[in-house]
Amino acid sequence: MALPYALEKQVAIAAVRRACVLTSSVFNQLVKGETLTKDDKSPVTVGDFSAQAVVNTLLTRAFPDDPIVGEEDAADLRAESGAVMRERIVGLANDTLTADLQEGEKEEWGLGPSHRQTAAQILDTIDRGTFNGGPTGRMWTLDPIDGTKGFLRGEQYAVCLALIVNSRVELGVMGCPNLPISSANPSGPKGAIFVAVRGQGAHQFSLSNPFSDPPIPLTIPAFTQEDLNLLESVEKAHAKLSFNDRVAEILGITRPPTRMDSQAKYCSLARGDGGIYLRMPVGSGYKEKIWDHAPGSVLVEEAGGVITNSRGEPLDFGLGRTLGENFGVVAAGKVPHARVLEAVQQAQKEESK
Ligand SMILES: Nc1ncnc2c1ncn2[C@@H]1O[C@H](COP(=O)(O)O)[C@@H](O)[C@H]1OP(=O)(O)O
Ligand SMILES: [Mg+2]
Ligand SMILES: [Mg+2]
Ligand SMILES: [Mg+2]
Repeated sequence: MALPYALEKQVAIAAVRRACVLTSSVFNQLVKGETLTKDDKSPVTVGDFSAQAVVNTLLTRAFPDDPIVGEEDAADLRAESGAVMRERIVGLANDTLTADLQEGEKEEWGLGPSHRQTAAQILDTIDRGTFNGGPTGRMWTLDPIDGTKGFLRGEQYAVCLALIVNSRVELGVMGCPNLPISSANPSGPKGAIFVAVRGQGAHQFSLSNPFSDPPIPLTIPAFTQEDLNLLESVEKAHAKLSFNDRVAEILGITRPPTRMDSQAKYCSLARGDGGIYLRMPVGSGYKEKIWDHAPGSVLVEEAGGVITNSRGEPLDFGLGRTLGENFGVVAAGKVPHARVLEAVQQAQKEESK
């Protein structure tokens, strides 16, 4: 008998791989006018929209009844002012979806040369991501480009997809086109997919041949005090980095933090490139989105780690599109996690004095 979620895993890997092919090629061709600024002032590119169209196409064909909580929607593209971007996005999505089938892919998922979609179909496919989430049932959550600012800088970003069932993340897949395959060889080949299924472990696959190259099992290693360091955001507006510095000081950490955009940080944690993921709110009232943590959280847990908010409570993926009131995120191996929580709470006490 097939393992639980075997088909979901296969479809999710295929979807994320195709989306990564698209985003990598978009980066090399991105021109002025292909980026919009959203209401929250964050950027979104033709890559984000077309990657969402690609992933949603596979999910819709393979699992027509599953709702999708996706970061992007097509409202701006339906407006007359969005006509040029719309045309480009439709072209990019169709080019990606109609490419020849690879090992592990099926035509019935909307793939291959005969599956060109109209502009109206592509926009509707993007808008399959407008589901609001909630506590019960099956749903996917998608961040077509997580770390758009990193993507625009040519640095780290990830295509992130997770399956949530009754508020619990059961499957997470993250494609990281710019992440070195081996952290021991940072200037070596790049491109990895990270996959976790609840109860089945965490694995790294090659982005170029995820269905044929052997998966690499991932376990968070036991760190020595000298090796322990923090994985944190590049963007000061996304996480309170000065707070992280104080936590590192309390913990006696000497190794400098690793700054990286996107959920590639969770991937790095799962394979031991850094020991502690710490993301504390900057006080702007921003609520964390479920697509920014769902796949990373199951990857960390399946790699043997623990992920909670700064109060030590589990993240709640059943509240809707966000994680609710923002108490930050702390993820690490089991042993350091308890120490980090204590240090975070100490630093919070100092701040409130
Ligand atoms: N004000 C904010 N505070 C925290 N996170 C934010 C904020 N604005 C955008 N983000 C999201 O933070 C994530 C990037 O995190 P990091 O800083 O760790 O790379 C992205 O999901 C980004 O969205 P996006 O998916 O649009 O890039
Ligand atoms: Mg965004
Ligand atoms: Mg994101
Ligand atoms: Mg995004």
